[in-house]
Amino acid sequence: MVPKKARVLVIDDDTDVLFAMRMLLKTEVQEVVTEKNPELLLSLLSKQRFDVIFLDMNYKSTLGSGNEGLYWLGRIREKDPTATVIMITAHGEVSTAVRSLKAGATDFVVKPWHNAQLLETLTAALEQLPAGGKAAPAPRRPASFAEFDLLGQSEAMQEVFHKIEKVAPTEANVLLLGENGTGKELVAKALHQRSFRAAKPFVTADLAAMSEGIFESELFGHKKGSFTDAREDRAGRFEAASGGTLFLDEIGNISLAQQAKLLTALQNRQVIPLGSNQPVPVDIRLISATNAPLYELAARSAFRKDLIYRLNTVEITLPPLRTRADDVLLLARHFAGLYAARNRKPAPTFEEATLLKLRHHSWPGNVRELQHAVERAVIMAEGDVLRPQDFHFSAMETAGPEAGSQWQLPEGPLQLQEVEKTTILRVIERHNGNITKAAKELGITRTALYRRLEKHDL
Ligand SMILES: Nc1ncnc2c1ncn2[C@@H]1O[C@H](COP(=O)(O)OP(=O)(O)OP(=O)(O)O)[C@@H](O)[C@H]1O
Repeated sequence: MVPKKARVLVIDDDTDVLFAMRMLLKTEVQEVVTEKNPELLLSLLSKQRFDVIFLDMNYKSTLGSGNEGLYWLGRIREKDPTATVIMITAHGEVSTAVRSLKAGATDFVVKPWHNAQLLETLTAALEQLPAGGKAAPAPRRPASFAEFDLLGQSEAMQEVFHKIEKVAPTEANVLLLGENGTGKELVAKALHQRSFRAAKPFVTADLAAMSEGIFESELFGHKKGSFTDAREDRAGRFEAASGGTLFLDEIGNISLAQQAKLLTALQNRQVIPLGSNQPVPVDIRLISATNAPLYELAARSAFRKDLIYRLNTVEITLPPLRTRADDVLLLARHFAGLYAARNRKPAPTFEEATLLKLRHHSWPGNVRELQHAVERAVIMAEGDVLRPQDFHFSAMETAGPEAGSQWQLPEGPLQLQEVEKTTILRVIERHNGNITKAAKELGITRTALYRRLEKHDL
């Protein structure tokens, strides 16, 4: 549906917001109705059909919990499960807004909004409506982050992309969780590049690489002479990131003493360089990442809960690669093209058996491991077809965190034929191609194994 034909309802108890919305929308849509009192919402909906409802998250006059928007969203959806609702939310409420998406809201806009962005959100919501105007159950727009080299077609990654899209243009602190090599740094960069701070610096601090001795000077800066090697004044990463984004990587690795210092800086929004008593105000958007089980550490008092609350306004968990087999193939093809071009080779294709082998490897090093495995294979392969033997997984790589007892089923429908084929490949691989040993482990004769290899075209 096009905006010009749309009927829009705006519910907010702030009359300035209602006025601004009316001014903005009156030339863009067919009709704008504004209402200050959410109690009148349901009766309004009984009288008239709206294509889109903008619903404020907070109402001073009613429940006062900060979650009133969620309550009213629930009431709207009880009345009309297909209603298209866009939440209006303040900066500090982004995590509640994310919850509202799970509760059925189509989207949200953050106050104060950029007019162009609000209209974009409205148009996108209307595009999901059929021409007649009645909402279909909102299909989620597949997001593409190819511009940041961030690929993924699995549902889990689509969910991640959706969160990035929503959270990037806000000031919310974001905590990225996930195993090594799952793409946390790429996501941090995408969040920055899609934020209002994109023109300002993106500064990374790898906390795992900072010993107790240099932590403060690296993060908060130092004055000349404050320690033996301090030959001149130097700004720390916080100051360097001012106006932009600070990415604290491996946040789970720091000591309790370092956590306390970090918390103080975040709470006060200022840092005190070593050797100085002059606080320096800093304006940063914080993104942190860890592969450590932060909540377990907190339960054992090894990580401060109050620091977690500072970091995790929004949390994004990057799924391990072994749980998204479809992405393995997508990424493998992407990296194959990339490394072939880089090495001036023709783009290779993959044998079916190779794809199977890749699909069922446990990828303990996640995307980083896949990337290196494909690079190695592209360089070492004889022709331009990548065969199973072009991929060698060391015992360490094979014994990933989920290998063995916790081997996970691949995504998508499973066929017994495919499981058999994969098992055969894995066992042959385990025995370095020795058919006698493989047959013994599989509990069949050599001839029976050959027959099966033939059947599966291996
Ligand atoms: N979804 C993805 N699409 C394309 N490339 C990816 C994706 N995820 C990760 N990569 C690539 O994998 C490698 C590792 O990614 P990245 O450094 O972002 O992971 P990480 O989770 O931050 O790892 P670590 O915890 O070890 O620091 C990078 O080269 C990155 O480009």
